[in-house]
Amino acid sequence: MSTIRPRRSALYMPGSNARALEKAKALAADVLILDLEDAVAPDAKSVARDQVCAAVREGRYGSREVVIRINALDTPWGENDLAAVAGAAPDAVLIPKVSSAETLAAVGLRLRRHGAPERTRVWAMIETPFALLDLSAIASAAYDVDTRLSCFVMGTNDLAKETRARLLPGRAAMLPWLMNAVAAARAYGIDILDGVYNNLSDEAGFRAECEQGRDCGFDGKSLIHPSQISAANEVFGPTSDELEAARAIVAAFERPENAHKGVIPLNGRMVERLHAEMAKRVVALAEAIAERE
Ligand SMILES: CC(C)(COP(=O)(O)OP(=O)(O)OC[C@H]1O[C@@H](n2cnc3c(N)ncnc32)[C@H](O)[C@@H]1OP(=O)(O)O)[C@@H](O)C(=O)NCCC(=O)NCCSC(=O)C[C@H](O)C(=O)O
Ligand SMILES: [Mg+2]
Repeated sequence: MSTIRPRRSALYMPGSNARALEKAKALAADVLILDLEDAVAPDAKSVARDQVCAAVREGRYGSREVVIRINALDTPWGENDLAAVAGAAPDAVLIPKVSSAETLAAVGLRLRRHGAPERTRVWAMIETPFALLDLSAIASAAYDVDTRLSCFVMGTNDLAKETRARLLPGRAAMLPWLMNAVAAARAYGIDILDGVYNNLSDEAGFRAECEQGRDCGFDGKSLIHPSQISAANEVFGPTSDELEAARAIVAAFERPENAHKGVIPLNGRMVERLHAEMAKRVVALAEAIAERE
C-alpha cells in the first residue's frame, strides 16, 4: 500500500489576508490552500503573491500540506504567479479552470523551467464545462510524470456559474459531474476533493454535504472557514466502528486457515479479498491521521 496523505479538510484562504495566513499555522486542516485567484481582488494580486510566497518560504505550517492556488495562465497574473510559486516550493500548485490536458503540460514545463523542486506537485480545479466533457483526458495527464498532476479539486461555484445549474441541497444537478470526476481521478490514481459549501451558518447542511461527498468517494472537502474543519475531519476520517471492522477483516484473512481462500464469512457477512484491500486502506488512513495528530 502506497503512503496515504490525509486530505480530509482543505481550507482556502485569501492570499491577501495576512491574519488568515498566520492563523492557519494553528488550524487542524490537513491542507491549506493559499489563494491568489478568486479570493483576491485585482489590485491586491501582486501584494498577495509576495505575501503568500514569503509565508510558504518561512514555513511553520507543520505537517499541513501547503498548496498555492495561482491565477490561470491566460490571465494577466498567471505567468508571474507560476514563476514566483515555483521558487517558494509549496507542496502543490493548484491550477484553476483547467479545461484540457495541454494546460497541465504547459504548467509542468514552466515549473521545470523555473526550477520548482520535484516534490512540488500540481493539482487541477475541475470547474469548467469543457473540463466536464474531457475528464478522462485531463486525468490521464497524471500518467505523464512531467505534468506532476496528483489531485483534482471540484470548483462547484464556478460550475454553477458556467452551467447555470443550481447548487441545491442534495446537489442533484451536480451529481453526474461529481461522480464522473471521481471515476476519472480513480482511473488514473489521483486524489480528488469535493467543492466548497458557501453557507457558513448552516452546520447541518454542511455536514450533510460532507457525508454525501464521502459517500461519493471524495478524499476530502475544500472549505472556506475554520469552523468547517472539524466536521470535515470527522466525516472523511474512518469512525472507530469502521476501523474496528477493517482490522477484523485484515486479521481474518491473515489466519492460516484462510490463507488460500478468496472469500470467507465474517460476522454474518460475505468478505472477499477485495474487502481486505479496502480494509487495509482504512487502517492505513487511520494510522496516517493518528501520526498527524
Ligand atoms: C468567508 C469569509 C470572508 C468570512 O470572513 P469573516 O467574517 O472575517 O470570518 P470570521 O470573522 O468568522 O473569522 C473568524 C476568524 O477566523 C479567521 N478566518 C476566517 N476565515 C479564514 C480562512 N479561510 N482561513 C484562515 N483563517 C480564517 C479570521 O481571520 C478570524 O480570525 P481572528 O481575527 O483571529 O478572530 C472568510 O472566512 C474567507 O475569506 N474565507 C475564504 C474565502 C476564499 O478563500 N474563497 C476562495 C476559495 S472558494 C472557491 O473559489 C471555490 C472554487 O473555485 C469554486 O469555483 O467553487
Ligand atoms: Mg472557482
